[in-house]
Amino acid sequence: MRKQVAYLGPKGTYAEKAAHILSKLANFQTPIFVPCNGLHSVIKSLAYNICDAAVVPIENSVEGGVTATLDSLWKFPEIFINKAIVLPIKHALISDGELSNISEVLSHPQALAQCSEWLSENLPNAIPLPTNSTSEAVNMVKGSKFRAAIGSKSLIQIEGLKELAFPINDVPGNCTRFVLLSKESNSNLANIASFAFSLISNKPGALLKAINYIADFGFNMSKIESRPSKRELGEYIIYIDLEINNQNNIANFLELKNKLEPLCNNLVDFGSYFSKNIELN
Ligand SMILES: O=C(O)C(=O)C[C@]1(C(=O)O)C=C[C@@H](O)C=C1
Repeated sequence: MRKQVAYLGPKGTYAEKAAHILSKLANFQTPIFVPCNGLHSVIKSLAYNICDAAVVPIENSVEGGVTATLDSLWKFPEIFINKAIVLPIKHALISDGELSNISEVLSHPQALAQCSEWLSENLPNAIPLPTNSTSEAVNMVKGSKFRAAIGSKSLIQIEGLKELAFPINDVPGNCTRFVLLSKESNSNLANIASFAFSLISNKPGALLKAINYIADFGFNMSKIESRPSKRELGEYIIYIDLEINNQNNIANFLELKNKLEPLCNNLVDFGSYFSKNIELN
């Protein structure tokens, strides 16, 4: 059966590119790509079984964790990460007008943040306007002489607009990790294990005890970050990525999870998966 893959639309987003690459890596045969309006609808379409898989950004090298994705993985424990890719993100400033006339810059909040220094130097008086995605922003600047959008260079051909500047991201190595999510866990080939937990006790050393277990097992932690539990102020969920390799394998990870579980109110395993760096020309 052809898989339905949800992604952040409309067509032309970085997420669409990621959805195509990840579906290929997952060997999906002629998948049906389903553009959704906003990250929450992408994840809901998988959670409520409208689609078989979803592709979402999870982490950016400049802006850090994508909070909507992290919160959803905690909220829907039946969803697993199956695969990941790291895509280079190079933004262009796209418009129908001239740079000197631009007074509004539209884009996805992540893209606006990734270009904030460039904008303050080159368009200090322009108002940043957040949109659901980069391609939505480009659709919204068509026909306007005073609006510009931030998005991928490939949107320029699609929309018939022009490039005012490229690249405009503040950090040259800007990149985003995208994950392929589904309701099946596949842990045979992996270089990352991701999970999150909330601790039972809020006492000195409680988190240290959990982290010490990770160190005792010899895992290298490649990410640790916290998000509010949303239940009460000061209660946090800890998100962790561990490196999986020959020495620190999935069997060890399952053992580690058993050790951690008694310390936790809740521990959600997001899955063990392979993350690949992609080079784009
Ligand atoms: O708007 C897009 O094109 C997206 O794919 C979303 C998104 C994100 O949410 O981080 C993806 C990559 C870039 O970091 C900027 C925006």
